[in-house]
Amino acid sequence: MHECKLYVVSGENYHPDRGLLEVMEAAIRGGADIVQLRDKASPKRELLRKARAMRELTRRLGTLFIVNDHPDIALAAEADGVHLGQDDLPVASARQMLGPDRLIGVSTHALPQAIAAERAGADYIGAGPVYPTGTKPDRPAATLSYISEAARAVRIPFFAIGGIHPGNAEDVLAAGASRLCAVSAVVGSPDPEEACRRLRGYIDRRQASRPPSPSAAARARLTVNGRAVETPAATLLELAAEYRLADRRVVAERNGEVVPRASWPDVPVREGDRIEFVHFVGGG
Ligand SMILES: Cc1ncc(COP(=O)(O)OP(=O)(O)O)c(N)n1
Ligand SMILES: Cc1ncsc1CCOP(=O)(O)O
Ligand SMILES: [Mg+2]
Repeated sequence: MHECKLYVVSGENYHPDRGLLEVMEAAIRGGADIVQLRDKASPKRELLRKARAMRELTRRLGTLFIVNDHPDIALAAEADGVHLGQDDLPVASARQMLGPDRLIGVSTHALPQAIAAERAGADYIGAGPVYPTGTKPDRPAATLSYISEAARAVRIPFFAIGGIHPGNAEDVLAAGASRLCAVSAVVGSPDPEEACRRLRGYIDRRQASRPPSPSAAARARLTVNGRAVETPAATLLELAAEYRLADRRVVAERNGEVVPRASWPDVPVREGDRIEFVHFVGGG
């Protein structure tokens, strides 16, 4: 997930003369590394048929595949995950259905929603709409200032979405996004592969020109309470602070060993560590 940079969401009304799979395959060949089936019109059985076809395509091409709105379809089609909006199922319910390994993405329109999604255990968020868009005409633009806020405050991957096309992608990246998501600019393009290649080019050039931040360079990949995460934290205390647990009544285990709280500042967290924070339940 962390490697994914260009997310393309389907929208068959944008290409009435071409098939879903043809267009999504072109997008993937152009550089989309995560794709979503978003279809508000089909009955569920038809949706499942499309989801299974997209699963087959994405398996063949090695791309992540997400189903919009429906955890049951995501499960039945063996998708990599589901995308949920603010009015869709909450993350906890979807997590119960999908288990710990499938991805859950959440739409967010402002920073408090992003922080709530992160705390609820989302794997990534969509941030937007950055610009007004005909794909979601009733949703006001969150603007580039939300992208800058998210870049400063959100730790899980976020995809800027909404009205993004090759002509404004550099502005969105300059505001702090490192991942982009598009519907109409790709699937409504006469050449979806080329549209993706252009978006991907901006993302990759921007990434190459950003000096690696010391914290990014030092990020360790850990498992925290069963979930794979990346963190700049160097010690158990810093990790607890990142999860806002430093002042809470929790017990910490590192690789199966309980670590006394007094040692948290001195215990390093390293690549591959398994950390458990266990909450006390009840009063006292
Ligand atoms: C990656 C991504 N981000 C946002 C959305 C929008 O989801 P939602 O707000 O639930 O709206 P609908 O797409 O369901 O109309 C998305 N689908 N994907
Ligand atoms: C589904 C969704 N959620 C927020 S904006 C949006 C639509 C993005 O579509 P487009 O890339 O065509 O503006
Ligand atoms: Mg939705």
